[in-house]
Amino acid sequence: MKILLTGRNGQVGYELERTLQGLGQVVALDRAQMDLSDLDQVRSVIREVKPQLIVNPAAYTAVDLAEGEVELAMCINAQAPEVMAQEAKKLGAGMIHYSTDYVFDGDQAGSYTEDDVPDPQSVYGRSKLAGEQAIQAAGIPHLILRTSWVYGARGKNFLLTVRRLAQERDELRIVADQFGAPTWCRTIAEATAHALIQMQRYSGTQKDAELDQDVWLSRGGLYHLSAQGRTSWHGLTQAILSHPSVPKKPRLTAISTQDYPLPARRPANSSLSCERFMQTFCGLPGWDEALKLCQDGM
Ligand SMILES: NC(=O)C1=CN([C@@H]2O[C@H](COP(=O)(O)OP(=O)(O)OC[C@H]3O[C@@H](n4cnc5c(N)ncnc54)[C@H](OP(=O)(O)O)[C@@H]3O)[C@@H](O)[C@H]2O)C=CC1
Ligand SMILES: Cc1cn([C@H]2C[C@H](O)[C@@H](COP(=O)(O)OP(=O)(O)O[C@H]3O[C@@H](C)C(=O)[C@@H](O)[C@H]3O)O2)c(=O)[nH]c1=O
Repeated sequence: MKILLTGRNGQVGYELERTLQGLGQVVALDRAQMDLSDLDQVRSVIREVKPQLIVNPAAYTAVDLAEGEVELAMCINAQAPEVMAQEAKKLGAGMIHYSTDYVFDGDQAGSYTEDDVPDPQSVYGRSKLAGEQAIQAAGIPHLILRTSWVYGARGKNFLLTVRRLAQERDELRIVADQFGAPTWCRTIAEATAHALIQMQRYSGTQKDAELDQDVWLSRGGLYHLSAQGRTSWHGLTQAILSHPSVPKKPRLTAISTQDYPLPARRPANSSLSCERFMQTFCGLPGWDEALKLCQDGM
């Protein structure tokens, strides 16, 4: 199967380029090769590559900047996935796309299921929801995987920010009233590969080279995919600092969201119920267990 992968230098894209090897012929592209803010280029690259599956982790992920760059965020997160889905439809191809816990308002007490109604509170969240809806509307075989609080050993993320700030400051002041599940980018890539393998197993045809439209249309759809359990950004910081690889441990102070004003509103609780994913595809690790594994390698 020929797989077109976007965002190869992003956290999830970097891991996917490695985990998808062996599952198909991976054509991994960066921003210079396919710029998602240039819809004509997106169209022409897909027509040239002719993939059977498009895997799209590329996104505009700067949550606060998006508040002032609405058009660009909408183009990259909604219009580009829409073009990908339209082109996939013409090719008879499928799509794996990633979305976010920030599609929810965060006011619910328990974890959110795929059946809960999204109500994004930020431009980023609205743009990601619009991307989901465009793919669903195209009627192509797809998996939309909503994840949360992604971190890893490279790129820009909360783990690396905290590890840097810990060396620069004597005190870290971190919000303790926003809850979610920190998810290692490697977990997302490995779970995606498992899902793809399972899709091929569900197919009776044994033809790994092809995408079984019937299987994808019946088993595909929207799934929540995050690490298990939940914590606050403060709890996550505590766990990061307690790892032996962090040489200097600053004082850690719990603050509230209003003590840390930012342009974009974040959900107070965006933990995702992943039962549907785990029942259909594979298990998912606890957030603290995965964080330890990630930091063991740092
Ligand atoms: N990060 C997080 O905390 C979360 C992320 N998600 C979702 O998961 C997916 C993967 O996120 P993650 O890997 O963390 O994101 P990153 O921010 O690490 O990577 C985003 C990737 O998108 C690429 N990109 C950005 N703009 C463009 C553009 N105009 N054209 C082409 N490529 C572009 C970046 O390219 P370049 O390297 O050149 O900048 C980068 O490779 C996204 O859909 C995101 O919305 C969901 C929940 C949480
Ligand atoms: C650096 C810092 C952040 N914070 C708070 C601000 C914010 O509420 C929270 C998280 O900060 P960040 O801005 O790093 O994270 P944020 O950009 O909100 O992360 C989000 O990114 C997008 C892409 C997603 O899809 C989400 O799932 C989520 O991971 O931590 C502090 O309280 N103190 C600090 O010193």
